[in-house]
Amino acid sequence: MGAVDIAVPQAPLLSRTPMVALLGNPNCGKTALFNRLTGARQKVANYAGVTIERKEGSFSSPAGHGFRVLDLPGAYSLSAHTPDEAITRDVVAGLRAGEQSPDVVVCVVNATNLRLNLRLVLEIKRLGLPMILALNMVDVAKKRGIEIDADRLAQELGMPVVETVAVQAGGEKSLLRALDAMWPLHESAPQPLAAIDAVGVEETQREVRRILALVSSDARDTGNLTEKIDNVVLHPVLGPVILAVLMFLVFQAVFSWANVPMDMIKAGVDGVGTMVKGAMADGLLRSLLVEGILGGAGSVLVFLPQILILFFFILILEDCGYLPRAAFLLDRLMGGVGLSGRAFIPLLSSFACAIPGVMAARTIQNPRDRLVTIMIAPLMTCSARLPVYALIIAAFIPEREVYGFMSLQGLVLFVLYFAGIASAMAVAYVMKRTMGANSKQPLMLELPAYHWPHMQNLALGLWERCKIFLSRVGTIILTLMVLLWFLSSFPGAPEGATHPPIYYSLAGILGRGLEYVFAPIGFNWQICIALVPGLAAREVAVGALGTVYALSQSGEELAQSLTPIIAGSWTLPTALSLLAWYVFAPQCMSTLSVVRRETNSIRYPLMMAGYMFALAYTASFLTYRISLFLIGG
Ligand SMILES: Nc1nc2c(ncn2[C@@H]2O[C@H](COP(=O)(O)OP(=O)(O)OP(=O)(O)O)[C@@H](O)[C@H]2O)c(=O)[nH]1
Ligand SMILES: [Mg+2]
Repeated sequence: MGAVDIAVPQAPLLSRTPMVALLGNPNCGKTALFNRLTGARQKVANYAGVTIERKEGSFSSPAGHGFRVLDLPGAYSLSAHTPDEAITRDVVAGLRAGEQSPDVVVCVVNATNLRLNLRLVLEIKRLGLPMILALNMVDVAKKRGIEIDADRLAQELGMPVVETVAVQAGGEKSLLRALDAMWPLHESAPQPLAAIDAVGVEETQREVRRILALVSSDARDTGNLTEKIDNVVLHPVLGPVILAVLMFLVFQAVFSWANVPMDMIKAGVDGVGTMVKGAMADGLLRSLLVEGILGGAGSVLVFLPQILILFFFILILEDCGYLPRAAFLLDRLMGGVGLSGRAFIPLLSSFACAIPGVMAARTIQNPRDRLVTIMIAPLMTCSARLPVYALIIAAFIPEREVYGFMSLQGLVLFVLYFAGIASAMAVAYVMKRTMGANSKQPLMLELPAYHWPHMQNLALGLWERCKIFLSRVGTIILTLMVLLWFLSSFPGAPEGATHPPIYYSLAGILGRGLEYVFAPIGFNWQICIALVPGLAAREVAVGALGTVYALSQSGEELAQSLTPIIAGSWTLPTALSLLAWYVFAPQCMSTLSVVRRETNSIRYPLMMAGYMFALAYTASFLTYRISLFLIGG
């Protein structure tokens, strides 16, 4: 650690728990450090703009002092250009209403890229808050032969400098010691932010060069491997081909790897169902357990392996550093519809769920670009659609190979994802046109060095996904299933009924009413029932179909899994029409409410719901009618 004498200010001692803010350029390891300090599990990935909100945690130092700590979005400078950078600026400069400015700023820098990172350090230093510089990623720097004289750097900057490795156990120790060395802390307030003019920038730049010349040796090897990989991956012809092949392989894997674990879960759920049926007398409670809970929530649970496989690939791509490259490759394509390559990462996040996608649009500088990106994010195929797609595909698309190596089911899934992307691009094009054209801005994105995915990140990421999925199944899906079971079971069938009791139930009446609206696109009343709870969350539709069909089965038939039932009772045009519906329909309340929050207006979520319903109905109508015409009912 580089020690320096810091003049102790004559301010009163701090009486509250001190707040430490982690600040630095994007992708320098702030969140990794935050997680290491606090034991939290915030998302860490190898591209700029992962963190988009302030996150708070706490820890105590070896000397027993308690600290609060803030993880902030990365920023290149304090003159914010994007909404996420603005959060960072406002927090450190004490501009947020009702929030104290931090008592200590830990400026995290990427030791392999001091030239870029030091600018921000100098800028923050002008705020005059107590500061520590954390030279992070020294492990990578050492491997590359970059040597930094930490003592000298501390002298030049007038602040303690510590070396950290945020991804290694114990890699935060030196920072903790430095914090203890600062104890006791005093009250401090930041200097007002001064607007920096061109002269200021020039001066800062000169200062950076001067310091660099004093403290760092030239690197022997500056990420040679990264360059070599990029020559292939960013190649104008090879690049896009590699991207397409990668995407394609992912969807193939989702189907071909998932079979065995899915069968196991299915067998487990069926086994429990048979057991309950055997152990209990026929009655309401048994029906609730078997048809409501196992038939409903159980049929969603089966899709866990597919979701995990999809995320396995997404997490690897995120962590190794490939994502910003893909953004570059697609920049031209996206430019064609008036979007910038910046929109790529928010849109890609939407494959997990539109909500983080909509929020990640904060990293987009141009307000119109940001709005268009938000509006099309829900057209990206979120993971909640996967169970719906997978169910219908498994029921209607035969499990065979095309050209000897592609699974037909995987291919159909790929087409569905592609349909989402293509329509998003078309919508973006139209919106850009109607909002008035504006000039396209060049894409400026930092390309991080590649590294192997950290197994721990990967495992944690998958575990988080697993938890999210299971808790959805256990909470919202389960609740809706019980509600739906209730609505589908009462009032019972009248005297001399010719249909199963559900036909006469409240849900049945609702479904039959909706059928008037949806019959033109091929939906029967059972599907119509499932669409309603499916509005809350898409996967619920699968569970709802599970419950509805379980209740539609007569007598003592053994609980059959959903796939063969729908294969037997729907026509292919109906199945295709439902797939088309799910590509477009805005079946997710939470997304709409996040859009409302992010755009600060009710207008945009309404517009979104409107255009998506219109698209969904039209697409399903065309799909249904055309396939009826071509293949018959
Ligand atoms: N080898 C090595 N990798 C690191 C270290 N610290 C972080 N990383 C990796 O660097 C990448 C970025 O880490 P994050 O913690 O997400 O960076 P961040 O500063 O929070 O990024 P933003 O939220 O985008 O501003 C991840 O892939 C981490 O695994 C380190 O000390 N050594
Ligand atoms: Mg972060």
